[in-house]
Amino acid sequence: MSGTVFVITGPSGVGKGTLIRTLLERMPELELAVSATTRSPRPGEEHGVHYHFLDDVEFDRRVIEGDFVEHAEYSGRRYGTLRSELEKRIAEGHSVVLEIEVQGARQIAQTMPDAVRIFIAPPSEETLRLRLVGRGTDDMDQIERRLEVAKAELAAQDEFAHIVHNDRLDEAVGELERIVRGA
Ligand SMILES: Nc1nc2c(ncn2[C@@H]2O[C@H](COP(=O)(O)OP(=O)(O)O)[C@@H](O)[C@H]2O)c(=O)[nH]1
Ligand SMILES: Nc1ncnc2c1ncn2[C@@H]1O[C@H](COP(=O)(O)OP(=O)(O)O)[C@@H](O)[C@H]1O
Repeated sequence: MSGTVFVITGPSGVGKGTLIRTLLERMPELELAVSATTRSPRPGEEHGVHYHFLDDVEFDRRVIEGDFVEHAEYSGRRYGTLRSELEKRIAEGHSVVLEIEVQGARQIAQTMPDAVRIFIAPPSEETLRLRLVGRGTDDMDQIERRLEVAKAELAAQDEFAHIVHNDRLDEAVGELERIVRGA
């Protein structure tokens, strides 16, 4: 499994971050690539740990220099995976997890056809809303925008070889771990 890229996608609030945190605790050989974004840090988020927080000018410069393996706009902000984040981890013998939205996952399917692509699905759209509200990190306007994007993302789930339903957290983590260990 060494050197495998795992793409984990699915709508905002479905539980990607929560599932990945538990997966990484169970499988220390896996590492999460730290993405770049132009959105502002939330309270408690640190530069270089949760994201590389870049302004638009810097993000553009790095796009032009070919520093991203994929990048996309999401809810008015830009997000991307830096090539350096992947290369250094793979050179160290790790497998790498990318937590990205659907447009980025499609780009990876084109450029890295061996990447294992996994879609995390919610029990319902209403559950997504409740999870986003319950998480308390986004205002109502941001939550509505994310739910709007989620409709298109949910419609794309059949593009993915693996779909994990995140209803009961322990079951979903178990399913995700089975897929990753089996890759
Ligand atoms: N394409 C792409 N999407 C990303 C990247 N990093 C994060 N995202 C996605 O961008 C969306 C918004 O992320 P964020 O603002 O952190 O909100 P959250 O995922 O709801 O906590 C989510 O769907 C993330 O999975 C990246 O490097 N590339
Ligand atoms: N299976 C689950 N059951 C109930 N709540 C969940 C479950 N998975 C995640 N959550 C909660 O839903 C919210 C969104 O999860 P998060 O991991 O931040 O989603 P994402 O990274 O996909 O945006 C968090 O408050 C998290 O604790």
